[in-house]
Amino acid sequence: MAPAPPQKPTEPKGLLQTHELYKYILETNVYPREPEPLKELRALTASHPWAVMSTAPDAGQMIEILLKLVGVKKAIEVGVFTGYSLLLTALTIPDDGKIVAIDMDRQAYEMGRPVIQKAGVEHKIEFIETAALPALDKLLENPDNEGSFDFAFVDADKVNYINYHERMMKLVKVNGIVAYDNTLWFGSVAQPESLVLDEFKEGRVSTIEFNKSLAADPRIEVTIVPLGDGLTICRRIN
Ligand SMILES: C[S@@+](CC[C@H](N)C(=O)[O-])C[C@H]1O[C@@H](n2cnc3c(N)ncnc32)[C@H](O)[C@@H]1O
Ligand SMILES: O=c1cc(-c2ccc(O)cc2)oc2c(O)c(O)ccc12
Repeated sequence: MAPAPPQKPTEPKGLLQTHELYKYILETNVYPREPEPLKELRALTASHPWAVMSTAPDAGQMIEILLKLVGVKKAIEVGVFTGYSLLLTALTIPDDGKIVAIDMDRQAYEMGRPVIQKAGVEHKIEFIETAALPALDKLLENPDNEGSFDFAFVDADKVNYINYHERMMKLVKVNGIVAYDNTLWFGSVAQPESLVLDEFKEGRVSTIEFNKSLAADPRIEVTIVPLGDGLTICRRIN
């Protein structure tokens, strides 16, 4: 049986000290600049019981800047849900750009798909409905895919981030970017285990291990940006 959806906070504040500060950022900077299709998708997703999983729009802004700085044409995403980060990527990359988007939950993707279609960017997307690890391994069977992606965004099961990272180090080109969401896992990575709610315990352990392994990884430059629930940005350097 699927676990119960997390309680959706009435006013999420991520890692910031107050709800008011988060509201300030959203209202002064994020919402006024958010493209209309993303607003529409966010509104539609609000009725989903797992709406809290959607990429935060302030983290989305950071991803948009990265995509533009790198000049991304070919991207890969693991963890699509209803498609907020996917649509953001599709709206940002050029018209002949491509995104491979992997998620085992087609139903959630289908919920957001009409908004993606209406925005006129569906032709850039190849949605693969399957578990991510075998899908990444299958991509790697084709040597043409090695080092071919400019950008990867990983926002799926936290216990597999270490495994996704190994695949991304082969799929993303040198100087390419891999971004991982939720790398502070609701702040639990810095809390003693005894204070952590049961539903966050497994993710906490995996995330601590993941953060440690990235810090020691000579193949990348890496920063943890305390945005949303923690966004780790890696640049592949060799
Ligand atoms: C946090 S949500 C993704 C949110 C998305 N980036 C957005 O902006 O809305 C996580 C997604 O990962 C998917 N997922 C979890 N484990 C997976 C796995 N092993 N393989 C493929 N998809 C997985 C879930 O089905 C879910 O849709
Ligand atoms: O509350 C969540 C839960 C997840 C999650 C849990 C288990 C999986 O296999 C995948 C995802 O992801 C979240 C997330 O990415 C987020 O930004 C907020 C909350 C959650």
